[in-house]
Amino acid sequence: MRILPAKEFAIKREVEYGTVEQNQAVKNIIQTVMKDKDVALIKYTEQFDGVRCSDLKVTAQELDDAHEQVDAEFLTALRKASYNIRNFHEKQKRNSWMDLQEDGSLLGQVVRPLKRVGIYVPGGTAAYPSSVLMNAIPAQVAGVSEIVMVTPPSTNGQEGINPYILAAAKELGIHEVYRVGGAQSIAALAYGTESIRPVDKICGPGNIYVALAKREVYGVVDIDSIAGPTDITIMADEAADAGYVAADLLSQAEHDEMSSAILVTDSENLALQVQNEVEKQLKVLPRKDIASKSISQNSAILTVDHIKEGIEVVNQLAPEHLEVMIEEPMSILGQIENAGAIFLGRYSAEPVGDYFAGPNHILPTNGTARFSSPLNVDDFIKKSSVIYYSKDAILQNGEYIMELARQEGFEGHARSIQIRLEKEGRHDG
Ligand SMILES: NC(=O)c1ccc[n+]([C@@H]2O[C@H](COP(=O)([O-])OP(=O)(O)OC[C@H]3O[C@@H](n4cnc5c(N)ncnc54)[C@H](O)[C@@H]3O)[C@@H](O)[C@H]2O)c1
Ligand SMILES: N[C@H](CO)Cc1c[nH]c[nH+]1
Ligand SMILES: [Zn+2]
Repeated sequence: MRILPAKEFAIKREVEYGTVEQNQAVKNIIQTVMKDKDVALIKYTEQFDGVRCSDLKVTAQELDDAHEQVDAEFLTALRKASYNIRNFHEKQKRNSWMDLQEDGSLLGQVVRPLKRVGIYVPGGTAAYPSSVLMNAIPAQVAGVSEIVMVTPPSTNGQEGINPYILAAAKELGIHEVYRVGGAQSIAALAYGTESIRPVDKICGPGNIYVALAKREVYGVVDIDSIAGPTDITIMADEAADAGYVAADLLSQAEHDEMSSAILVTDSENLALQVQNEVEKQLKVLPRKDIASKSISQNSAILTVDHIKEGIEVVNQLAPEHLEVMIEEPMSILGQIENAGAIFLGRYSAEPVGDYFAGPNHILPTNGTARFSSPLNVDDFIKKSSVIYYSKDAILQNGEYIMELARQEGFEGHARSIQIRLEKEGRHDG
């Protein structure tokens, strides 16, 4: 893992996300799904996942069988995690509201859940039952009535689907599940096919093809954020434990070759120790091929003169995950402007958030934490404004409205007010 001064590290802020080839591939897949529908889904699933599906929809029996098949320890852990995630997201709920004005008018906002939402659960190089929880629980808390799950079939499950993903779906009462992933599944959710009815919004994380496809269909449906290949930044000082820092960097590097893991430190000594530790710990990881590509291609140890400079670097990086391992981690919380999730102190290892604590692990990547938030209950609601104007209110304010309308050249707007003023004003005498 290279060490270099932060000043020499060019922070990538690519306008074009993904390579030209990846973007083109995703566009082609979407076009083909729009044209050939289920036939295209079956073709791409065979091509990318090596599974020939006769039926895209997972049956109730398959969900039951998977739930029976998984071990009790997994279900216990899943239930504890679900409890924490639900508790956390319950706090994000919003209520409708109405304000009674002095003139008798009512102004307010009605909050309603989205009706039909598609959730993507990654299942390419690894299966993510935890992403079933992180996607579905906020949707359930919001009150979404139709949650449709898509996930690519993988090799080690029954009928090609990972049983732990299906068991998690069954636990949460999700019964509309399709064995299809990648850009083709996003196209299906957006445009519909013979098997899959279109949804109103697509949420969830995935690799670059999934992230690009979501961006591509935005506008036909809503999307949550660009939750693509994961990244982590750790800010640490001399007092940090190099072994912990290296382990946490590798915990995210192992997700994807495109993942990135960055250490920002004011300590040359820690930089060298972490460099050694990363080499040492990498060797024991089963996914070392993926992790070592991510470490050598997209990762770095950045040295800064002092922590204040480190904070500036972090805010420019806008990481998906930020770990703060400095002596007084709370002291800088207010200065962190851009980060998807902030982990404070030596015990708040990133996987605590990935699986268990309660906050969502579906987070904005690639610097999009500058303007995006973690997946949350607001992603699954929409709001309608409510306006009830009283007679007093229209009589008192009508002139102002007409003034503004006429200034814009909209006489029709002005007259819709004027007709009321003339009639209602006259009645009042
Ligand atoms: N940001 C977040 O919140 C978050 C959370 C969890 C996971 N993730 C990310 O999810 C991703 C999971 O990736 P994954 O690959 O294991 O699973 P995935 O389900 O995201 O992607 C697998 C699919 O990618 C498609 N694909 C693969 N190679 C392709 C190619 N050459 N051309 C077109 N399509 C192709 C296939 O359809 C395949 O089914 C990782 O990048 C991980 O970092 C992000
Ligand atoms: N770190 C990923 C993005 O936040 C989430 C995850 C799921 N499983 C393991 N990790
Ligand atoms: Zn992770």
